[in-house]
Amino acid sequence: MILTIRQWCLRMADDVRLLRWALVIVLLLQLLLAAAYLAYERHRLERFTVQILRNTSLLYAQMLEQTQSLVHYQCQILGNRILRGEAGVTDLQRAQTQSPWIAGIRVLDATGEVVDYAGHVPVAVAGSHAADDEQALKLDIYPNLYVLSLPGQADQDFGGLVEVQTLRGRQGQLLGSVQSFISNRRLNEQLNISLRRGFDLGQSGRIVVIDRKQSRIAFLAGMTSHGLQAGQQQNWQEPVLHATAYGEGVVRYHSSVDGSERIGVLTELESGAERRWMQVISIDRDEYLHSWYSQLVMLMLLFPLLALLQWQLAHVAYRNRRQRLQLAYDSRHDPLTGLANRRHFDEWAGQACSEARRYGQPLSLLALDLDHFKRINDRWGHDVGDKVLVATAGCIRQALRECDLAARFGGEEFVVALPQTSLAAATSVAERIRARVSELRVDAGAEQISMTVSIGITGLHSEEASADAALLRADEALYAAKHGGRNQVCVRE
Ligand SMILES: Nc1nc2c(ncn2[C@@H]2O[C@H](COP(=O)(O)OP(=O)(O)OP(=O)(O)O)[C@@H](O)[C@H]2O)c(=O)[nH]1
Repeated sequence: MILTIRQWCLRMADDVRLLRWALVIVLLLQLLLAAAYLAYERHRLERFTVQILRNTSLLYAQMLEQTQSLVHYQCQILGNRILRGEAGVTDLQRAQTQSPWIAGIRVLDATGEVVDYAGHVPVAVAGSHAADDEQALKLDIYPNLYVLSLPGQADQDFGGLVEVQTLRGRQGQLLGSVQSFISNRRLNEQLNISLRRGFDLGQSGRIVVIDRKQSRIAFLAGMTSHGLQAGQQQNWQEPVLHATAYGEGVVRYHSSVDGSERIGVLTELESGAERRWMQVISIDRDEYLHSWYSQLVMLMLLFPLLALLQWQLAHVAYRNRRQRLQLAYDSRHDPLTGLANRRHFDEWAGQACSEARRYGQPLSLLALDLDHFKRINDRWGHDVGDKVLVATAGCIRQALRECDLAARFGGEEFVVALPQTSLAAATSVAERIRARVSELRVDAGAEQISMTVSIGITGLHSEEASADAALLRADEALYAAKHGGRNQVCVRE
């Protein structure tokens, strides 16, 4: 596996098109990873927000319920005492000023006349004589809890929870009633205090209590948006609809008040037998996704930069590797013919000789020299001489196997090493080269010139550890070929 990856890397390092494709794939993968991270982060933030909304909702529901039952019992006791003549208006006033909730208390006798009052109770209830339960219901007074909302009223003191309790004597006779008023302003203040202690919903957090029975908003509080009033239910159709249609859960909706996308948690309030009240705590999507949007923008800005950087780095690395390879190649090859140079031949031959010795295999060496090359140079110039050298190198290369090595030692002198080749086989290779070179024709202006080559052959002796002595013998054989009349092959055992 690691080998395959390594091979792929090497292939990519040699082929720029492959490298680019690989880079494109890597960048696409990175983009996919970034998208997956953003999706996960968004989901995580949403879950976290829902948790906060749920906790806030529970906190507030608890506060509302406790407040209501506290006020309920406080007013019941006080109302009874006043109707029995055991307490007076000063007790009412004390209770009203001491309680952070009660904005007003009013005690009515059995005939519906106001006996005592303290603070402010909205006018709308003032005339309503809740002398008994039946009448209270007729006046749309829900037992224990009646949320008053006055459309168009800017003052929050005009909206809130009005509790109407019927007071009866020991024998069940009607004594009168007590009305207590918890204003929206007080509720909002207390709510903000508890929220500051608990969970911060930010600028866009809103709490709405919905009367499911009448499909209208009973109470509305924004964490900071004091301009929003209960009674503006025509703008709040969506949460009202959600709250009336579904039970507890999470809702996502589009607010028609400010056009924001909101996420909210619905909680049923325990007050009343009918579970009539539904609380919706919501927050603007842009607010809870604020940090997510920052990450999105950061990634959108950073990704192209990082992609460009990676692209450039990969290309620089590719160019460096190509240069290194080219330098390594140049240091081991003859620039004119592309054959191995002396240094490469010496390294290679050293290895080949020790292998031949170890395995007792023959190794033959050929020394080749073009005949009268100086004349070609002198007559046709160096450029034509170079062409002749290149053409001769091509001939030599064609005659060899992959395991053989041909080198140019300088000038018009070439050397060939033939591993696992006997002298007889080497002689036939040399003859083949000689014949091909003599058939070569190289263009020199309007003319075509021909050339011949002399070749000396020898084999590596079993006691020889390097190719030096064999190279000398091959040179001697070449010398003999030159003296023998050139264009011939001479063998020296
Ligand atoms: N064109 C060209 N000529 C070269 C190069 N290297 C060496 N020579 C020339 O090769 C010639 C070698 O000549 P000699 O060594 O006298 O040998 P020759 O003329 O081939 O004679 P014999 O070897 O005796 O047949 C010289 O003229 C060198 O200048 C080269 O890279 N290109």
